[in-house]
Amino acid sequence: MERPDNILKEFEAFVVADAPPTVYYVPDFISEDEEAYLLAQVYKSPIPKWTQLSGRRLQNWGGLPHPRGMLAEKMPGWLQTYCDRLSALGAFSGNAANHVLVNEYKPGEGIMPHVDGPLYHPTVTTVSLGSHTLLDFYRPLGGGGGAQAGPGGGGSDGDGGEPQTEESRYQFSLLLRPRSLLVLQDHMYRSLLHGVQPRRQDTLTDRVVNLPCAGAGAVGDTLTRGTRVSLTIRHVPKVMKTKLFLGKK
Ligand SMILES: O=C(O)CCC(=O)C(=O)O
Ligand SMILES: [Fe+2]
Repeated sequence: MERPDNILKEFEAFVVADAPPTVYYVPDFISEDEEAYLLAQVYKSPIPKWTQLSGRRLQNWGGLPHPRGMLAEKMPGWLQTYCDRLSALGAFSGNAANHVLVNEYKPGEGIMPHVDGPLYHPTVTTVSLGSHTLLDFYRPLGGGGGAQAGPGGGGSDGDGGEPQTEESRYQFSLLLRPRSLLVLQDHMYRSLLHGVQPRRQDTLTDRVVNLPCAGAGAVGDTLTRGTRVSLTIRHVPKVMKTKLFLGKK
């Protein structure tokens, strides 16, 4: 597979060479102070801001993405800082991040394999807080166009020939340490599914392709999960400019 020509210059040194195009993994993207500040802000949010799903809870910031356009809501300052920082690095091809999903996983929780789908510019940037996790990648069913699912829901695959198990579709994993930044683009965004197994511990294998750049951990090590909070920062291209049509026609 060819390397795309849209490699982020500032992140060139952080490309994970053993994954398909394109994964950037930046250890210690934020400091411990920033991590503590961000966690405090997440837990300061009003309770109704949380949506409980099976296996995780989430906060949606910036508006709800919708095929007809997202009704944009003001981003709070503590998230806007990181939207600006990632946009300035060129993560969204010159576009500005305008949407953040905050996910919280307790030990033993996870997210089913899914693709993030067409409502977003095809780049997701993830800052991990509080604990490590393993993000696992899977071939789509039938090797075809991919599953239809968004990050707000579970993964459900289309019809696809002979039965294929999750295990047989598993490709590799990335170790996401607290304070790291992950950027997924191109084939990694569009074609492969990603998910987090609902486990309390992770044993590192040679299928964890960013181990050399994760800065810690060796094959055979077992890591115990704590509560992990992820900030998934994205650009939603289609935004509704006005509320003119909220009334009856
Ligand atoms: O928590 C993560 O790193 C993954 C979250 C995710 O896949 C999503 O929000 O779409
Ligand atoms: Fe996702």
